[in-house]
Amino acid sequence: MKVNPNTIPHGIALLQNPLLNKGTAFTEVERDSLDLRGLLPPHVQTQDEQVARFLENMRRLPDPLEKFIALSSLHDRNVALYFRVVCDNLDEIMPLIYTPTVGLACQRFGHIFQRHRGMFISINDRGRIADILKNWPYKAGIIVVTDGERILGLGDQGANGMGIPVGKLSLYTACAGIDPAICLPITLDMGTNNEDLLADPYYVGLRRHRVTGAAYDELVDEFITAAREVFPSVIIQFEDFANHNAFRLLEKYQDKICTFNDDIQGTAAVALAGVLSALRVKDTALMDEKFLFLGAGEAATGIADLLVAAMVAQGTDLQSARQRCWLVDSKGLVVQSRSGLAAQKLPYAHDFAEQADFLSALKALQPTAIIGVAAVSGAFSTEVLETMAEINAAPIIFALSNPTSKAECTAEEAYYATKGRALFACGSPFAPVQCCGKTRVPRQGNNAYIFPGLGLGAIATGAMRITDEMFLAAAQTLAAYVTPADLEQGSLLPPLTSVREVSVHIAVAVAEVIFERGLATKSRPENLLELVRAHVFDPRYPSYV
Ligand SMILES: O=C([O-])CC(=O)C(=O)O
Ligand SMILES: [Mg+2]
Repeated sequence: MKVNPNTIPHGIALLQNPLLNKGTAFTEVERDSLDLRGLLPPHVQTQDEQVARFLENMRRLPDPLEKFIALSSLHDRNVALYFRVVCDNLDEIMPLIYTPTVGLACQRFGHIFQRHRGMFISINDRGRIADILKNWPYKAGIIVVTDGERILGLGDQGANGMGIPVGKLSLYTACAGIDPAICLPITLDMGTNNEDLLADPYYVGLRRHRVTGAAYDELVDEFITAAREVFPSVIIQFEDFANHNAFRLLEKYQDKICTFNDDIQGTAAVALAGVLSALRVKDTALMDEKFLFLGAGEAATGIADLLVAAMVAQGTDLQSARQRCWLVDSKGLVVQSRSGLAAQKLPYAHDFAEQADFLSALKALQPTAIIGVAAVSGAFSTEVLETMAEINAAPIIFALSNPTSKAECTAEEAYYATKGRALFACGSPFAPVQCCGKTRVPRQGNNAYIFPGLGLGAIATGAMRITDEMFLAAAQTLAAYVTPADLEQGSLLPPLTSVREVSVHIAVAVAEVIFERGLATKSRPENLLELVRAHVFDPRYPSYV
C-alpha cells in the first residue's frame, strides 16, 4: 500500500485505521510527528517482536475457531501485522484462515461476529446498489462475491457465507501480494433455505427463503453493473454459488466483463496441475488416462473441460478428448440414455450402459484416475480404493471435497489401501503419512494455488477479460514448479511455502496471455516479471516520516 506522509491521519485516527496502524511499532520520530505521544506504551517494538507476541498468544488458544477469531481481530486492528503473521507462517496459518477452519467459521458466523468486514447487499437493496457501493471507502480492484448457497461442501449458509470471500481475499494478499486496500469481499443476501439458520437468533442475514428466477437475476445484474460503474476496472470473482446459478452466470458474464468462477475454473487449473505431475511420475500422456469423476457439478465439469482443453492443445480431437472423462452424479453414471441432464454434463454423457453408483461405474470403466468433488465424505471407500489399486500400478486419486469433514477419503486411507502407490491430492490439508516404509507427503489440490497469481497477472495488466487459456497457462506454470524431490515423496503440487513465488510466475504467464490476446488496458513493458513484482504488497511497515 502506498503511503503519502502528507495525507495520513494523526493521533487516534491513525491507530484506528487498520490499513495504516503499526501499534507499538510506531517509532519515536513517528510518535512525535504524528501526534501519537502518550497514546502508546513507551517501549517501541519491532514488527518481528509483534509477530512473535501474537503467535505466542494465538498458539495458547484451545481450538482452530478461537485462533480464527484472534486472527480476524488482528486483521481488524493492524493489516500489515496480520499479513506478516500469515505470510511468514503459511503452513500453520492457512488452515486457520481458510480451508478447513473457514467452513466452521461460516457455520458459526453469526455467533462469532465481532465487526463489519466487506459489504453485504441484500435483495431489499434493489435500485440503490451503486449508492451502497459508494459507501466503501477504498477503490476496489478485486471483488470476491458469494450468494452463500453452496459454501464449500457445506451447502446453503446464507449471509453467513461471508467468511468465504473474506478468506479468499486474505489469500490474494498472502499468496500473491495483492494490495489489501483494493480487496473487497461482498455477500449478496438473497435469503436462505437453511431452516436452522432461519431459526437461529444470531443469524446475520435476512429472515426469508431464497429469491429465484427474474428477481435473482436482476439483483445480480444490478450488482455487476453498479460494481463496474463505481470501480471501473474491477475483477469480479464468483465464489461458492450453487451449480444452477454458477454455470449460467459464468456464461452470461465471462465474455462481457473481467470475471471468472473460482469453483469451476480455479479448481480446474489446480487439478490439471496435479494431473500433469502424476503423468510425470507415470511417464504417460494425458490421452493415456481415463478420468472418472465422483460429482458432476462446478468442479467436476470445470476440471473435465480444462483436461479436454489441454488434450486438444496437444493435438487430440475434441470428441476423443471428451471420451477420456466420465461423470458419476447422484443418479449414477452420466450416460447418453439418461434424460434431463444439465447442459454442462452433456459433453460427458457417453454411449454406455447405465451404472447405478460409483463403484459399479468404476468396475465397468476401469479408470486410471478418480477425482472426488461431490462433498460425500467417505465415498472413496476401502473397496473403491482397493479396486483402483488392482486396476492400476499407480492409481491417480484426488479427494478434493472440502472441508476435511467432506473429503472422499483421508490421505492415510488412500495410501494404506493402495500400499503407498496412490498418486494422491486432497482439497483440505492432510499431514504426511508413513506407509510401506516411505513417507508420503500429500499436497492440497486447492484453488488457492491459482486464483491469487491469476488475479495478480490481471491487475498488473489491467485485464479486460479472464479466459480459459489463462487458466491453462496458470496450471502449466504451477505444474512446472513441482520438483523431482516433490514427486519422489508423492507430492503432486509444490509446497505451500513456495506459493508466493509460484504466484508471481503464474501472474507472468497469465500476463503473457493477456498481452498476446490484446486483452490488456496497460501497455506491455519489456520485462513482465518486473511489472508483476511492482504490484506485490510488502507487509513490512513503511516509514511514515
Ligand atoms: O475454498 C476452498 O477451499 C476451495 C473452494 O473454492 C471450494 O471448496 O469451494
Ligand atoms: Mg469455492
